[in-house]
Amino acid sequence: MSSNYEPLAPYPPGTSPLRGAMKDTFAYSTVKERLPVILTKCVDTLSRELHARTLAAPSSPADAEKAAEAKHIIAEISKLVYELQRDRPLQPLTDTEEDVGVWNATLASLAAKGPATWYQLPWLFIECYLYRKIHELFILTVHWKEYDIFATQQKETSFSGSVKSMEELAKHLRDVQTRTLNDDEQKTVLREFVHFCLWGNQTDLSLLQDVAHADMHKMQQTSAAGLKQLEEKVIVNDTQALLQEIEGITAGRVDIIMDNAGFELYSDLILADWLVHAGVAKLVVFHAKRIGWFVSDTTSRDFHWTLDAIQKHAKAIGDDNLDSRIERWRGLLAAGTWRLQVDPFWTLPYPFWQIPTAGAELYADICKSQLLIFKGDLNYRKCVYDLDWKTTTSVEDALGGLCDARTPPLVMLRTCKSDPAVGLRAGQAEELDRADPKWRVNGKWGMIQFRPRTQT
Ligand SMILES: O=P(O)(O)OC[C@@]1(O)O[C@H](CO)[C@@H](O)[C@@H]1O
Repeated sequence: MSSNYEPLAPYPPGTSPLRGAMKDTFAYSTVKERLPVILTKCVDTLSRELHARTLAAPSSPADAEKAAEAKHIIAEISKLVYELQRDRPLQPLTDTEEDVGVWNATLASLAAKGPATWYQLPWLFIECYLYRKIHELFILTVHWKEYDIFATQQKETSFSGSVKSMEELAKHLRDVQTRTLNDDEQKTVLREFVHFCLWGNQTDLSLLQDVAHADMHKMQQTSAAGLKQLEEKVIVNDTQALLQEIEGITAGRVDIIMDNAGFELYSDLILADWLVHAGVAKLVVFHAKRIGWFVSDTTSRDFHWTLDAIQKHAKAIGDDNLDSRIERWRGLLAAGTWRLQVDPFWTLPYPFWQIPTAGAELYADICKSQLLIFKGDLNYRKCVYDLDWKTTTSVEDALGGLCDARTPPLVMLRTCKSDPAVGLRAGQAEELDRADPKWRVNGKWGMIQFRPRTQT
């Protein structure tokens, strides 16, 4: 990581970052309602750990220390809730991880421009900071360093809600891989897997705090008929252009900048499997998060945990197809056809406009790719810098520094779960407002937004 701390990229004239203080935005309801709920759930999780088995009545000095550390973290998270709700200033980080300098320099440069509080600072910054701060509370301990507060209570328990969908998609993949398909059929199948991958982004645990895991299957798309019904919900649909781009790739490299673990990760793996099977990719690079991020984002631990959990489930119910699918995926990883990569840049405060500069090493690497697939809403926000864009802004303008001539073709697959939306035609946002006033944020609408390589 560069030790030159860049300030955040300047905002283009006429735009400003979304902030919690903007009352009619999703940013406001997130800061006011959703973030305190997420933090409170962390406190619950840790309290449960504390009252379980050995920690309730510690019988060794190590357990006593572990219990004391958990109490300290609980107190610190409760303090965060208090400060957030009272719109207090954010405090610099105090741990010694390599990225601390970037966080503190960014916070200092924002503080130099105005009040550095939870509602006044850019929403993107404070929300990312929150997850980095939670990480800090754990790594500053002796006994909880490796603990992922979101893993057991949320990512892992929600897994059971998705297994039925996973079985169905695995059957579908087997069916299309064992048939001889003509060109049109190949195209249809690719199209389906891209759309499954898009709608896989609906099951995001930071938004579904109240959804019973048993209800998750109902939300997950696993059939072509289901996809057809959703076609009209794809408000920017560059599928044709994307498929054309993919058709031009043979034995190339595709990068997936992943979002959520669980069913979304599974839908990414299904697409990646098809790309390898169809001869498009001889290398698929999966980019995971370094730390627990936005509740359900995929870490490398989640990635491996998911493969293990699916295989365990497949064996338990005697689903040989699903079992052998996981074996195939392990084989692809072992052979280096699939690569799991973790770069610290993805969990820094920078928007993706700054990958070419602040993430120069990462950028040099992803420029070897023939296609970048950015999954999910947060990646979308980072791609377009979470600014209050007019919806008719061109994708090129909104991608800013990512429209560098060296940047590979890229696609953003996202169900809409936050305010920013660009690349809409004139009048489209107004039509959507009439059809569904919550279209920007309720996850019922999707975007497949493609940008080819910049022509020089
Ligand atoms: O990236 P994802 O998982 O699709 O969505 C992340 C999300 O739930 O969290 C943020 C608000 O907390 C929003 O960007 C979005 O709604």
